[in-house]
Amino acid sequence: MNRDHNHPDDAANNVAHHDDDGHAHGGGEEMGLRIFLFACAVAAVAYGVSWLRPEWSRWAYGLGAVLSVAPFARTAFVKALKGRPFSIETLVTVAVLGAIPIDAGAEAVVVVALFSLGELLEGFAAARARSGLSTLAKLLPSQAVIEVDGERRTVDVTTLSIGAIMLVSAGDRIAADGRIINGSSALDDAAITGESRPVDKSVGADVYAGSINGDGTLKVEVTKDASSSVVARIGDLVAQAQATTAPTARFIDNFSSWYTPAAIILATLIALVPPLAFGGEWATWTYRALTVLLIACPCALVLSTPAAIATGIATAARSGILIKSGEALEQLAKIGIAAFDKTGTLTRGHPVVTDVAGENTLEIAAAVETGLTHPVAKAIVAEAERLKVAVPKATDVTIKQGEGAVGMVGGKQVALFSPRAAGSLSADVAASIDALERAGKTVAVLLVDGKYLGHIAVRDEAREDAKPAIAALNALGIRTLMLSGDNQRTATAVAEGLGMEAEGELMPADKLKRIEALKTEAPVLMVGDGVNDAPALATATLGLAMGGGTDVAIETADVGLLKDRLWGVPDAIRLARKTRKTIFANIVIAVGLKLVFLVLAVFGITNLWTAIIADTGATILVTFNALLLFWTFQPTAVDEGSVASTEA
Ligand SMILES: Nc1ncnc2c1ncn2[C@@H]1O[C@H](COP(=O)(O)OP(=O)(O)OP(=O)(O)O)[C@@H](O)[C@H]1O
Ligand SMILES: [Zn+2]
Repeated sequence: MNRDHNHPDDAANNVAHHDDDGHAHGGGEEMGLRIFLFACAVAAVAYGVSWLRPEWSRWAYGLGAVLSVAPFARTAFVKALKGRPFSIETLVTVAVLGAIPIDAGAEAVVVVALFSLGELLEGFAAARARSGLSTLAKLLPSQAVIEVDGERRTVDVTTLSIGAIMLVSAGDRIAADGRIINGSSALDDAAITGESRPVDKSVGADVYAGSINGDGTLKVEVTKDASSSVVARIGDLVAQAQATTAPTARFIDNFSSWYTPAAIILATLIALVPPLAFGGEWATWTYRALTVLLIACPCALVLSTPAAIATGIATAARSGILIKSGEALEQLAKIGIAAFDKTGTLTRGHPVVTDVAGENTLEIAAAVETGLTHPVAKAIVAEAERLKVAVPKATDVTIKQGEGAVGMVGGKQVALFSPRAAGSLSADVAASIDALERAGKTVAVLLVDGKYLGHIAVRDEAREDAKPAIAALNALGIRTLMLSGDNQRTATAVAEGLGMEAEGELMPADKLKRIEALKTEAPVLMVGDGVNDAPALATATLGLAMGGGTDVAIETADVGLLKDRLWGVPDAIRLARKTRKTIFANIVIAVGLKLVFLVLAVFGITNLWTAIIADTGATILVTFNALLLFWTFQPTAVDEGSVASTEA
């Protein structure tokens, strides 16, 4: 396995070992098992000796406690040297050694055995987390078959260079991003785009590392080296995101930095005050103080948020949603308004000409639009090509942002403008344009030397899943709004069909102003295709870029969809809210258990054993609760062609 692809694994390791103030078991599971067995053996011997020779029991238990706690005392010492004096190991060591003089050695021996069992279980939970989160890292084969001078050769993927020819047999995983140069097959890209159905691909199509080849045999020319393939980059981004701290986690880290010292002071007071001031029993109050000390470990709390955030980010990635930071995930849960760009986001972005009015309108319009990238321009040029009309040459073409384009054709000034920018038109023309716009079409007016010559209407179909995805967002209580540069009537017509509000006639700068204004009402999610709307995505509380894994979309926005599907928007918010609930539940578990046992300890109702069980139990519960997210979250399943939603 290429080292570059191991980041998701590292991130999972972070989840498991994040607990700086908690139980970090550096030695791994095997070490944990050995320490546990050692503690059990020591306890058994101590109990055996005491049973055979009751007069030796004090010594047996005392010695046993010292022996079995030794590995943890060592860890405590190492951590203290690293500037972390209040680790759980410190607390356990102090509690166990403190138990010996007050004749609680028998219990102390059991406490160490239970503690090491807890560590072992925690290690197991963490290992489950790792195997759940590292799926991305497992996607890439370590070897590839290439063709050199007509000969097949099996090579390590790290040695694959751009331009190499890979041979991919049926059922193989593709080793590097590339382009098909021979053969065709159905490819399962589920791992990269979350797309559940195999996609038919043939010569010229791009294939991605990690995809599974169907029945066909392919020859693929490598276009990216293994470490910069889409899947490797996704892995890197996910790992980076998991390594970020979310606001809640920062808060808890601050909290625990004074919580543990405070608990130690409390324990000291419990040990000293009642005996000194009220004539309490030294042994009783020391015992209670030691119990409080064990309960003082904040490990479960420290782990509560990062475990949920990291799992949430990994779960999102599995569903084709890239969430760039813990902060973005937390904010996503609070979104109140979702604003969408129209062209290319809610619509497919490939409008087609539906109506043409006036003599030679198409030819002259196509002359000005040739070479322009605006979707309207492309539609007009495509229509001229389709009808094979003779398109004259245009010179001096300039684009008027948000209005249209002008140029010189045959010595005349030709302008193709939106109706709003075109100035006053005759009542007849205005009425027919009005009707086209109400039907959701975008109209371009052709002016020659400033006079109306004709107009062209284009229509951009809404994406298949736009309507149900918007409905799902509305059902989540989110206000949905279209922000468009297009005519208000056109925007309204399209938006009404989708069940959302529309604001049209917005120049790019107006869009930013609108987003700023909306932000004063509620956190705003801006959804765009990542192409011309980077400023809008950056201005909103959160920017979400659609796109089939385009570089721009993946690298810039706070959230990027790998699948070019609007369903990703409600799915991302649903997942973020679920993650927030998990965080909340984790904090309640961690704090609640500690509080209950703290009170019980002060009143002497609980003992050292239950205190240690409560501590490790809380840590394990919190880890598994976070993992539940990964096991239970289902992205909305959508059938190709017909749109069937499972849940909102
Ligand atoms: N090259 C062009 N040819 C014809 N009309 C154009 C051209 N460029 C812009 N327009 C007109 O100006 C309007 C606004 O353009 P702008 O690029 O700001 O918005 P848009 O990207 O089309 O729409 P949206 O904001 O909904 O994605 C378009 O709806 C269209 O009517
Ligand atoms: Zn703990």
